[in-house]
Amino acid sequence: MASSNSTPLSTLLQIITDGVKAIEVACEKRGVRYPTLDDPLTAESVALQDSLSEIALPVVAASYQLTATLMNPYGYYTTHTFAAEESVAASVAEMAHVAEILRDAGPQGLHVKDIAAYSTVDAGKLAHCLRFLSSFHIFKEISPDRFANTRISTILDTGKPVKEILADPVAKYDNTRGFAAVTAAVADDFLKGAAYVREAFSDPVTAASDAPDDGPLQLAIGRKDPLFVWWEAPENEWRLRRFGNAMIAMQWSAPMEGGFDWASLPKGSVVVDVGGGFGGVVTELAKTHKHLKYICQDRPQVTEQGMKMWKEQGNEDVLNGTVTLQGHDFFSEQPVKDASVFVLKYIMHNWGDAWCVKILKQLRAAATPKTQLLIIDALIGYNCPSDGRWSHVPGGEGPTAPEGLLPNFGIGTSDVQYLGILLMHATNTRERTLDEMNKLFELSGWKIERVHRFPPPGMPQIVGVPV
Ligand SMILES: C[S@@+](CC[C@H](N)C(=O)[O-])C[C@H]1O[C@@H](n2cnc3c(N)ncnc32)[C@H](O)[C@@H]1O
Repeated sequence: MASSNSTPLSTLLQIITDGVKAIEVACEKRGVRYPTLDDPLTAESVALQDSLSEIALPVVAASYQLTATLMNPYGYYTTHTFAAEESVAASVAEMAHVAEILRDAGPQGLHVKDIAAYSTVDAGKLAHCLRFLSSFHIFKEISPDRFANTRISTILDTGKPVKEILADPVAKYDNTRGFAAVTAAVADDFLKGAAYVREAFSDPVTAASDAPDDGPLQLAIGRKDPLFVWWEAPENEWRLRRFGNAMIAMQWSAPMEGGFDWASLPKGSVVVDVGGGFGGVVTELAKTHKHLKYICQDRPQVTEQGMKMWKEQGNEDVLNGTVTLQGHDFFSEQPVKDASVFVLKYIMHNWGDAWCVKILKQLRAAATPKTQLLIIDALIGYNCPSDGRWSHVPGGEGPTAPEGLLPNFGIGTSDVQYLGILLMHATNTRERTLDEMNKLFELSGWKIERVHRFPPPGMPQIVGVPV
């Protein structure tokens, strides 16, 4: 509680103190310790953080606001203006397999010369990248030029022996948590487009376009192919494979349980994941909800790669037909006419409005009166107090931060905001507000019925029904 003579700084501090106390009390009650930046990244410790994330959120927002207030404004601004360098440094660490090398080295770490010996990356350049990342708690410098992993840097670890990676670098991301794949794809594929944003946004022909072949990325790669077509060029097979693996990693950001009620669907109901990639979502759902049938649709090249992967892994649900992977272009007629649910996860945000409406109209034409549409995508909240415009829809209004903080919790929800900007130079699109998403529903014969929200970084589920 803030006292009557509180200042803006002390108000922020109070939010931090109250939140940290509440977290410590919760941990004490459960007989656990909140993880430090040196603790290993275990499923249990991440689950603990997730379970306390609602309490942590205002603390995160207040800490960052305190930083913004206390830091020299030029220094603060420069840090953000140069933020792409964090991607660059992480990408260098990833291409040098640093997280895997340091896993084997243990807590005493390794000298950068010994780390660099495994790749072509120069030791001097690598040292500066790792030192820079260590300023953000991604790796730590334990003595001059000697580095070790932190809890955060182990996210980059594919879990594979370094020898195995060196023997087949293209397979590095297969069957992994995929964060190394995300890091590589961001710096390698997406930042290429970033360099051409100014050209694309100033040319009168492309400035207002959201066409998939008209964006900054096309200027960067020197061809008119949309991102997904570019990835399918024979020379880019490894990029497509890397992105497929990266999408598996992104499952962490989209909880499938605790929102949409899968258990209540009648036995034998058909769930179709449209643009489902390798089938990460449906294979996960199939483990818990055995009474449903699952179809994952994607471009044939993608489903073929996915099928191969699941068969190699001996995935039971794929082998016994509970899960089917089906080549299908979502701009053409939807072949499944009895779907209970059409899921579109991370699809709408890749396409401009006219393309989204085409996709949704195909699903509407194939829908039964009981079919539900489940869109999983970020919803960008306005960063001002809500005027209650979505209060008539369950879950329509997102949570608002306590007074004195940024209404959208600032950095606490920044991952989706970064993604929204990344899309501008990757796919020539952006994330949407609920108003913008609603426009797509209205133009394609669907109506938003409810929104399931999760604490960050969980993506919301927007549920629609046919009009
Ligand atoms: C951002 S990924 C999302 C994948 C998956 N839904 C997930 O969340 O893991 C977008 C997917 O859309 C697929 N896609 C792109 N164009 C498509 C098309 N015309 N028809 C079907 N799928 C397409 C891509 O191949 C890719 O797998």
